[in-house]
Amino acid sequence: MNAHQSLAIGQPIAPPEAISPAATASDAMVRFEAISKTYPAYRGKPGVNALENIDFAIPRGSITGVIGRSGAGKSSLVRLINGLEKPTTGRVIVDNRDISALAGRELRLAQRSIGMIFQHFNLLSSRTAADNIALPLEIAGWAKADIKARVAELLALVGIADKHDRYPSELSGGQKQRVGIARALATRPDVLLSDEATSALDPQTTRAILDLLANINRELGVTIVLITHEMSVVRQLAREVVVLDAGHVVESGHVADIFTHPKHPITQSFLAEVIGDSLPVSLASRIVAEPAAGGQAVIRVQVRGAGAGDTLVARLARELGLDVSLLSARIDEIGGQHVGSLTLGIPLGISGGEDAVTRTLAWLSQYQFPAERLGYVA
Ligand SMILES: Nc1ncnc2c1ncn2[C@@H]1O[C@H](COP(=O)(O)OP(=O)(O)OP(=O)(O)O)[C@@H](O)[C@H]1O
Repeated sequence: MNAHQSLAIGQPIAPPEAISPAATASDAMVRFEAISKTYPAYRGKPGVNALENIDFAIPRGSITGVIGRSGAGKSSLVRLINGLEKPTTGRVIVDNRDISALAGRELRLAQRSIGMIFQHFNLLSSRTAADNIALPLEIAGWAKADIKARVAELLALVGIADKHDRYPSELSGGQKQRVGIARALATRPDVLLSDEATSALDPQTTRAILDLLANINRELGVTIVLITHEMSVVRQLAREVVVLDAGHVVESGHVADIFTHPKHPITQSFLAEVIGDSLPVSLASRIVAEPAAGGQAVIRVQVRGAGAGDTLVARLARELGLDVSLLSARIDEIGGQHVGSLTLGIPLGISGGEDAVTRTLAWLSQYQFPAERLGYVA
């Protein structure tokens, strides 16, 4: 039995694996190859390098989150996927075709297989829900009877069959986004681009729309690219994530890996914003920087896998002969995996000695549990 098999406390955490190399073959739905995008200087404003050295692939059938702060380059990336912008260098391959090389009718045809939904829905206020959904089909030259049947199907798919004749002003934000999703799916696209599609919605409606997108991905097999500045959206929906910062991909991989193993400070700061990382106020307020004789060191351990963390405290106590306390614990389901963090109190020696802390950190490292020392409590 090796060290890993002997653990009853969930899987040790594998190092995060970049999306790019794994999905560069034909299983990629979208592939960025050596992309850069520079907006030229204009009327005295300097040029902007919005994207530099972008090389990654979005697996076919995946839900991939692209997260970044304002100005990171997310919208530029999306506009490259649907051919609204051309790269300055490199190629964007969508479904094995170089969309960056297409123009005119060819580009318009390719764009029919790429749907898009927006933060502010972008519905025509003068058209009913049904007529908004019909629009791309009219443009594509569908027959009237076929449009009618398809629109009815789409309204049912997004759960608003009864809103057929309603105008956007008569719909809630969530209902408007359902119309937007139905319109985006009208021409049966292979890719659905979501540009901050839930940013204008309350948390409950956001949850419902993200659930709808998950169903669409599962049932129709549509690849979803989720542009967002919120890690909570990535956590709820995506399996893969790409972190953009100042035009560069700083980290990418499976969501569960990135959540347990964030490397880049920008990823760490996104993660700090989601509740899983926060400590109970009563504990956080007691943590100090200096050890106190007879107190405890506070260690946070990341755990992952079914039963994650269940027996970690007991094993540590037994194997190291320590009086370990569990100060707080949180387990979430992220990217389809159980991921969590345990905050442990490790006793200091009578004179504040750290021998037990050193042994605990070595033990955790041996079993590949990422751990950090948060400070000390009396
Ligand atoms: N058409 C344009 N012309 C000039 N500069 C642009 C243009 N579009 C974007 N930029 C610049 O490129 C950079 C990246 O912008 P982009 O909109 O892609 O970022 P973003 O991550 O989507 O930001 P936000 O979340 O604020 O929408 C920014 O510095 C932006 O000012």
